[in-house]
Amino acid sequence: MPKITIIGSGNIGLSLAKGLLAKAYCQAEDITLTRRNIKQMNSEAERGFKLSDNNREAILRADIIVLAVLPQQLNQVLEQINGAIIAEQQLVVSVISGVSCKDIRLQLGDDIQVVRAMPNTAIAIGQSMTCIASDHATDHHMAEVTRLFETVGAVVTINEDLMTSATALCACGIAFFLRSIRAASQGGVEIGFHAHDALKMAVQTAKGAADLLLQMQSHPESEIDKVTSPKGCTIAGLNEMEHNGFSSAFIKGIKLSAERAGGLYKD
Ligand SMILES: NC(=O)C1=CN([C@@H]2O[C@H](COP(=O)(O)OP(=O)(O)OC[C@H]3O[C@@H](n4cnc5c(N)ncnc54)[C@H](OP(=O)(O)O)[C@@H]3O)[C@@H](O)[C@H]2O)C=CC1
Ligand SMILES: O=C(O)[C@@H]1CCC=N1
Repeated sequence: MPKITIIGSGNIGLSLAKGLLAKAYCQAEDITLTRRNIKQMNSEAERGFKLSDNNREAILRADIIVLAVLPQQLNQVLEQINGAIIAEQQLVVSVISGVSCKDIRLQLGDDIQVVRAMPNTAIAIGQSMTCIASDHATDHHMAEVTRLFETVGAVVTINEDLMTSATALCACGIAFFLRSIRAASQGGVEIGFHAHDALKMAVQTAKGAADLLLQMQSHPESEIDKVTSPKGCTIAGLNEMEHNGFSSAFIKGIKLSAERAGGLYKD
């Protein structure tokens, strides 16, 4: 069983820990969670995770060290753990947006194996879309990281220069799709449903759309063609959305998020 230390147990760090436990990748006691305010982590202690507010100590027996702090918090963490990582035995996985493998190796040492990963919060339920990349890691380490993230969702290996794009499309993307479900449910209320029914209907409809594409391996437009009866109500609604910039707004949002993701460490 690999031992994992997650440095920075906030939204994504905790989601990863919960997902790994739920999918039986390891036992709770194999995962050490760190943050500065560990007093706020009572429920995690109850789940059986080890807790620490000392990053240097927390990485001592870890096989995999996951960096999951905010970009602006990273330098302090790297100073704390610098010199304590055993290059031949330990692997660093960073989920931090806008920080390259090289940025991390520049501070920790060139012999340290670093893999970047970009999951999303659906990792907590084993449904993440995670992109991974490295500029130098061995095939063995890439396979190990692939196995870890495949336990909690789908994995695509990409070139590191596309990592900020992956951040926008997949990590931010979950918020974009959630907002579109929220918008659908608000529309549902306006045409007559109570809020809880409208939300349930919107969620299941969105799930059906995603599953259609996943299971049929089809293109969205070919599935849309099956819904849009000639002179029908679907094409009327769809075209109204497009006249109001639906696709354009989505694309522009993704582009802006990608731009921001690239600058997060430097800002
Ligand atoms: N949220 C998401 O969906 C995704 C986020 N990411 C990336 O993951 C990183 C974390 O994001 P997110 O989880 O949203 O942020 P959060 O603010 O929720 O989590 C950051 C955590 O780091 C802890 N922390 C800060 N400084 C230290 C330190 N010196 N040692 C140990 N822990 C520390 C904070 O707790 P405390 O203040 O108590 O120390 C906090 O719990 C970011 O770099 C982000 O780009 C990547 C993919 C998806
Ligand atoms: O909003 C953010 O900056 C982080 C990175 C990707 C998802 N959340």
